Amino acid sequence: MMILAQSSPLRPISANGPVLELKNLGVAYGRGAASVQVVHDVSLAVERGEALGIVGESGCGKSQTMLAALGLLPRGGRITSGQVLLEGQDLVGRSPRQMRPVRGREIALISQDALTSLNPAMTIGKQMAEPMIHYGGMSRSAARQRCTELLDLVGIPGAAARLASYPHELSGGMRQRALIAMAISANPKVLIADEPTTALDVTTQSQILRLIDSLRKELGMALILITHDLGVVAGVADRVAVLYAGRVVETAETETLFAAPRHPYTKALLDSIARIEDDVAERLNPIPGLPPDPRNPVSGCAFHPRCEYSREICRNALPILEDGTGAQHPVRCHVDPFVSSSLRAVGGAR
Ligand SMILES: Nc1ncnc2c1ncn2[C@@H]1O[C@H](COP(=O)(O)OP(=O)(O)OP(=O)(O)O)[C@@H](O)[C@H]1O
Repeated sequence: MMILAQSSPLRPISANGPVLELKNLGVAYGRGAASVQVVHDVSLAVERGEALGIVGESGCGKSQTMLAALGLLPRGGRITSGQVLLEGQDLVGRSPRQMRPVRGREIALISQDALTSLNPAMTIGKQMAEPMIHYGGMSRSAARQRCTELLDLVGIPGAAARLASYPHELSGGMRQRALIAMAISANPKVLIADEPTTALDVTTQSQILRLIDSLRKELGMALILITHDLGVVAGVADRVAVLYAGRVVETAETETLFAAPRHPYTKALLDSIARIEDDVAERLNPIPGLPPDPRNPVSGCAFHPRCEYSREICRNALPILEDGTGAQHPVRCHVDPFVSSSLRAVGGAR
């Protein structure tokens, strides 16, 4: 597992190279004076078979980053900088027609709400089989067989009979399993799961996470798991990138991030992890305040208004993402004891 910290010279060189790599990606809405930057200079990468967690509160830019990578930004949104490299090939600038074969077949997306992702007027079997028949050149009966195998693989009981069900006839957990079956049907290289369990009860959440994790290992896909809850990535991700106000503020191996978080925002997120009691998640110590609205960007470090360690420099200068430890654990924070170059850059003292 590897995440690139900007263009850090410390990044590990992999023999295979990342399957998907974002390099200095920027996303904005609007033009000219009305332009609002929602993602700034985001760099990260994931290798085949590995799992990367992208974590941050609502509005921190997780979804915009991934929609940009998939060429799915809504109207008004545009990539302002950077590259999206799929096995080294840049996807930025490709037309919708050129992106169509990439989505689904190379990079598949599972969203949080299976009900809106599935066609309510079509049986599960029909919507699963259509792409196999139209794009995969399969016969109707071969596609039916494959759909049954896939529903079986994702743990839907009575898979063959379920092909005739409409989405509303399945429970939330079963719908999410069907969506996962569709996502993996083309054997994608990268699976992006955007809050895949948010709409589900706690028990079903952990079952779905375990399913995604086991499929990732079995099929050798790279997994990008997007969530606002660090608790969700704990058992799944090899490495985590924490996003705040559209910027990566810390990345580390998951174990390291939990044992020794460096950014005050990461620490606050860890303090706010939900405790589960009687199947109900109770959020402990929510972080006071809200992330900034990108239409009114905050000066210096975007987290400073909510940060208990904030100093003058934090209000004035944007910290850079750097790895003062040499342990592949970069952080964007002026008050981190290992990070000093940003302080030196502005000549300030702590
Ligand atoms: N169509 C849009 N036009 C303008 N700004 C947008 C648009 N969509 C999203 N944004 C802004 O982009 C920022 C990042 O949003 P994004 O959806 O990526 O956050 P997120 O971290 O994925 O949050 P969530 O978990 O709620 O999806 C937010 O401030 C949001 O208001």
